[in-house]
Amino acid sequence: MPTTHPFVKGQVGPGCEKVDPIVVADAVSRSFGGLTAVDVAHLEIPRGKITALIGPNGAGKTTMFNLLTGFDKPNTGTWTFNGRSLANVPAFKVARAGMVRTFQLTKSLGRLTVLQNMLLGATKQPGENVFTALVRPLWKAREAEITVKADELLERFKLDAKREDYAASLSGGQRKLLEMARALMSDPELIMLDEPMAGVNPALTQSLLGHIKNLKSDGTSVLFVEHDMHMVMHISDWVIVMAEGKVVAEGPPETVMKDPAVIDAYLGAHHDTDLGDLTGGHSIVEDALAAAHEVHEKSKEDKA
Ligand SMILES: Nc1ncnc2c1ncn2[C@@H]1O[C@H](COP(=O)(O)OP(=O)(O)OP(=O)(O)O)[C@@H](O)[C@H]1O
Repeated sequence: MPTTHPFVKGQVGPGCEKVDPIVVADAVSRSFGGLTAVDVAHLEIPRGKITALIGPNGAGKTTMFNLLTGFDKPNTGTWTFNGRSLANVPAFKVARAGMVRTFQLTKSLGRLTVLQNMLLGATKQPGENVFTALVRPLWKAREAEITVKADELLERFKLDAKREDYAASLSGGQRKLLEMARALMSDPELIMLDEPMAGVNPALTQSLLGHIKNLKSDGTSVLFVEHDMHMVMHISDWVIVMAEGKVVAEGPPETVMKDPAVIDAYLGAHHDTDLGDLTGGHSIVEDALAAAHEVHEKSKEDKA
């Protein structure tokens, strides 16, 4: 593993300082009863890059997402976004500040049309300011503005033909596109994608990957949680690995996948498994990760 990297100040390793971080988190912890879901000493997310957050089931990835975006409250910890403290700031203010996460399309949102879903993604809605809400020309103008923006995004994500359809009628891949398009309604500087590839068929995979790469070319920072290791290898500039609530490894994808801490985290109890020659490539690790992914998918099916 290299000891230095262009994004990093000093040495590469768990919690390392970045040259230009967009998020800096310190001593963030969250427990549920006796279980410590997140216990992150220090974490920095690089600006303008695509960063993957990976780790086995229950590692604390979703909880970390929820904390950073104001959907959950930590027991301890502080963090900044663009140098501004966002700890304990509610989710809608976090979104206004420019940090937005996608959500799986819930049943209730499925009963809204694609366009209505998009309009919900806009920050500074017409009704949010009492003065604007009371003055019809003002909110009419704002509504027209956000509808134009929604239509532009729907066209870009090739969902314009579905504009008036119920979101529930979309395929898994189209829902993922809608989740991403909706998040872009508020012009985020950092977009956080929750398993963007889950349930996406191969036909839409390339298109989704293309959209994520385009976000980066447009200057948006991307952080995504994903179990699909091919995707992680293919598009990430940087990979952060969590296990049991902590950051156990981080680095560029090609080196992180060979990191013994990562293999340990994924293989867990199966330490007696023959890992073969790790220096020869990462295929064995990928197999292990693929197996972990299958277990994850199976546990999701069982829960459903
Ligand atoms: N609301 C909650 N109440 C109780 N326990 C919770 C809650 N949310 C998460 N947990 C627990 O915290 C731990 C971390 O969960 P989290 O969902 O953050 O993991 P994850 O890395 O996102 O996992 P996965 O990849 O399976 O989605 C797990 O043990 C989980 O059961």
